[in-house]
Amino acid sequence: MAQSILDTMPGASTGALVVTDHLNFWGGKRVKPRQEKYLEPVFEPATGRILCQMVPCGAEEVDEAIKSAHDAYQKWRKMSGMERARVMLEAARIIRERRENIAKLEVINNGKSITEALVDIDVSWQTIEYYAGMAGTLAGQHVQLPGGAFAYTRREPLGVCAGIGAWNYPFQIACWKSAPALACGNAMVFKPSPMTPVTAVILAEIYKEAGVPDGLFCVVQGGAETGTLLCHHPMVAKVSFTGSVPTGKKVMEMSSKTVKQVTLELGGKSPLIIFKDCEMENAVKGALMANFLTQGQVCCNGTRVYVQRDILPQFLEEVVKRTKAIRIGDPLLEGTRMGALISKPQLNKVLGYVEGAKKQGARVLCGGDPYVPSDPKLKDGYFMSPCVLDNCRDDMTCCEGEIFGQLCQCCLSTQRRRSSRGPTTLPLDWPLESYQDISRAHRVAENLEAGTCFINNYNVSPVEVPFGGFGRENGQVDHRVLLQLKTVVVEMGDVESLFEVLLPSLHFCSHKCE
Ligand SMILES: NC(=O)c1ccc[n+]([C@@H]2O[C@H](COP(=O)([O-])OP(=O)(O)OC[C@H]3O[C@@H](n4cnc5c(N)ncnc54)[C@H](O)[C@@H]3O)[C@@H](O)[C@H]2O)c1
Ligand SMILES: O=CCc1c[nH]cn1
Repeated sequence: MAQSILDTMPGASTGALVVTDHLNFWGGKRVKPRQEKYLEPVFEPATGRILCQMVPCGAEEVDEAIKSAHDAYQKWRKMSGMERARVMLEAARIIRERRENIAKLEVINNGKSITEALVDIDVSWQTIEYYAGMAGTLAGQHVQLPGGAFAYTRREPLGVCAGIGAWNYPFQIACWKSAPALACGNAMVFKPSPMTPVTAVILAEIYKEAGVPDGLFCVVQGGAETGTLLCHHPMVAKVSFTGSVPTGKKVMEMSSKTVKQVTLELGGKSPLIIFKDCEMENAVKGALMANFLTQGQVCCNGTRVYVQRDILPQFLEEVVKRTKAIRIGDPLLEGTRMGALISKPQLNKVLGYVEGAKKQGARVLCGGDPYVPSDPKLKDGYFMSPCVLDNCRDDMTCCEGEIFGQLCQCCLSTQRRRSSRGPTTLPLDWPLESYQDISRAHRVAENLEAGTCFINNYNVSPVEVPFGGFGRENGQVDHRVLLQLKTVVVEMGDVESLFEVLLPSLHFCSHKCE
């Protein structure tokens, strides 16, 4: 079944695909939705056309998926790390082999350019490869105790983990969550965003083909209600969430009711700071990377760009020139560098921020308008020309909250952000630093309250390094939150009971009483 979608992909073009396959997956196969009353249309962002219908899973379906994951978990947890690694490496290999077709499907569902989607899919199989490599290294500790006794610790999986994903990196988020979980011996029930339901199920099929036990990676479709069911289910040991701060707070609260472990990957409003001794060419390239990937819909984007006064005019001129040159259009075309925003409401929200910024005194240097590509099939797509704003100040609405769109807000570096952003926001990422004064970059990184700092680059997230501002994904940290420690204490001699010494007196006492 899965191959039926992927098989159509080599010749796929924008505006042509309709997905009719079932999008749920448990028990080792795609599962037909139980009810067909509450269909939610899923749109192709580049055309505004309906791509498929998403049918949310109800309580019975979620329960079925979780039980199927639990059955698979009982088999998977007994396998050695090396055995699990072998299966995961095969999954990584299959993804690599089908990277182009998976990327095309991602583009059609998400709207990002094929150039970016290919990178996303490459990062996805690399993540599975990386954690496969770690699976065989997970080991406990041996502790010597007096008298030849000893203790050892076992690193055991948690059980069934729930993954809840956002729509900006649909396949990659499913891999970032599942790869470490599976490497540690857990099973996962994953719920993609209702706006991007089509590629998670491809991952489920690939894991099956690679040899995981049926049910090990399940997909349930749905929105808030289905997510709520996962957070409340007593058989779910952990929830790993990627999405907005308000939803993350709800997930944490719900999960606490049954004392589940929680990992939250949330949104933020990160700054980018450019010093006057920067290398201008790289500073400008970095600013574009910080603002325009995935049409600006990236959690760690550096949208508030603080530039030192001396170089601001030159920086703005260069940034505007390059922003105007970004090729917008059919995201499946090789030359396209900017596709469509995820939805009409998202487009309107970003356009609203531009209008608000203008009213508050910002100057639009370029873009910020709805964009209609010349290709007629794209006329109803959610396109916007990438925007550079000047004269931004920290008290403007556009500099306050997360916009999630291609809107770069330039400020003079004399603007200073309030220091505290609260614990649930993503990091205050630090920025491009001059090549000449690298010690300053490290000094700044040391003094920032941030989860991630980029020096002389932006938005590079290799799997080997931890990523995040509140929770962390990737890198070595992750397995600690996907395993539980069991301590086993072993006596090698006789039991020394504290109660033994009381026995003679007890005996004496009872004897006397007789
Ligand atoms: N930190 C990261 O790694 C990262 C990565 C990607 C996106 N994000 C953030 O995600 C946000 C955009 O994604 P979004 O609009 O899909 O976020 P969202 O919070 O609206 O939804 C995220 C997921 O949570 C589900 N959900 C919604 N309400 C729920 C509830 N009550 N209980 C359980 N699940 C619920 C949604 O269906 C979706 O699957 C942005 O804020 C962005 O910064 C963060
Ligand atoms: O949107 C945030 C960055 C990211 C990329 N993949 C998963 N998260």
